[in-house]
Amino acid sequence: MTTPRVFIDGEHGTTGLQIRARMSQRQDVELLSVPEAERRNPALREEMLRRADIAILCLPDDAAREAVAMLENEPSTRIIDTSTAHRVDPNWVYGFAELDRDQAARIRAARYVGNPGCYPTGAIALLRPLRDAGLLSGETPVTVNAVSGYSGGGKQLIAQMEDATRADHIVAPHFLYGLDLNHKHLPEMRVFAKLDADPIFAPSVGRFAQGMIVQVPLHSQWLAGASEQTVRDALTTHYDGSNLVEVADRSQTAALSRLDPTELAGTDRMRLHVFASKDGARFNLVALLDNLGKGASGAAVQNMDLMLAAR
Ligand SMILES: NC(=O)C1=CN([C@@H]2O[C@H](COP(=O)(O)OP(=O)(O)OC[C@H]3O[C@@H](n4cnc5c(N)ncnc54)[C@H](OP(=O)(O)O)[C@@H]3O)[C@@H](O)[C@H]2O)C=CC1
Ligand SMILES: CC(=O)N[C@@H](CCC(=O)OP(=O)(O)O)C(=O)O
Repeated sequence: MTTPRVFIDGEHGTTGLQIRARMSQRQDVELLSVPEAERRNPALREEMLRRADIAILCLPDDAAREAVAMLENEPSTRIIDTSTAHRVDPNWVYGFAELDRDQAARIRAARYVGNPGCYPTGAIALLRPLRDAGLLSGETPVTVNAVSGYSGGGKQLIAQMEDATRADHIVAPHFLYGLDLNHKHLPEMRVFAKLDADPIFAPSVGRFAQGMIVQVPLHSQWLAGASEQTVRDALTTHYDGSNLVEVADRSQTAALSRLDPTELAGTDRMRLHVFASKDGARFNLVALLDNLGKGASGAAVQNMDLMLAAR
């Protein structure tokens, strides 16, 4: 069996560089590459895309669609797209391996895998198990609140947050955005958390490079009066056996008076907490992850490894 060839299209960008860093010591794959100065050269990109066994697209949506079109008649190249372009496309498999018991097998067998967005990774991780356990109706009016490290906005936002000489420099320590409540992550949150309607989603950015907290507040009356432990048990059962997604136990969660969004920065893990009011009437479900780890590059490498295992 020849050594599989992998090409990261967009390798010099934020997500691409993190994927390259995770793969730099790998001997089991051959990483194809184009010089940074040639990163937009379509002929060179197409040549690499065609030579690759797996192409990982780390591009804006339109460029990702262009790359997929280049491979229309090249069935030998399988694709992981980290953009939003194909995430709810029925011909693509959603790259959240922990979605349900069968998703990892679907990814392993897939030609096309849509890598999840960072915020949806947290939101779906919290909601899908409650839907599958029959604790939460799809009709529930769900809200998702989040804070992301500024690397979530890629090179552009990194420059705006870090370079004080720029005319568009951002000085805020924290800011809300997506104020029109129409963020591009709504479709995948609705589809893969199996909700009837888009959640109300309030994203924000903090003055830290990497890290993320995603919160889903729920009233117990929306959970058929389920207790805090019943909710936590539904999550624990869903992620049983996962080495990347962990559910904090009651004592770990109860011991917290603050939660730092950078706690898992630099890792590919995700930790879930169930916070509850004393009377058990209100819950705040919280996912802690790195927007570039399990929220992007780490997930892309996890999906690549699943797809390579199928060879
Ligand atoms: N940042 C994050 O936390 C996450 C990002 N994503 C998604 O990953 C993708 C990449 O994002 P990110 O790495 O942050 O973005 P960056 O802007 O940091 O990197 C994008 C890279 O793609 C290159 N590029 C842009 N347009 C083209 C084109 N037409 N042809 C070839 N190369 C092109 C850019 O080159 P140039 O420098 O010339 O612009 C850059 O090197 C996006 O779809 C994003 O939405 C997904 C999850 C999390
Ligand atoms: C802080 C910030 O700007 N975050 C990005 C999401 C990053 C991400 O998940 O990328 P996808 O676009 O591939 O989903 C945003 O809100 O658009």
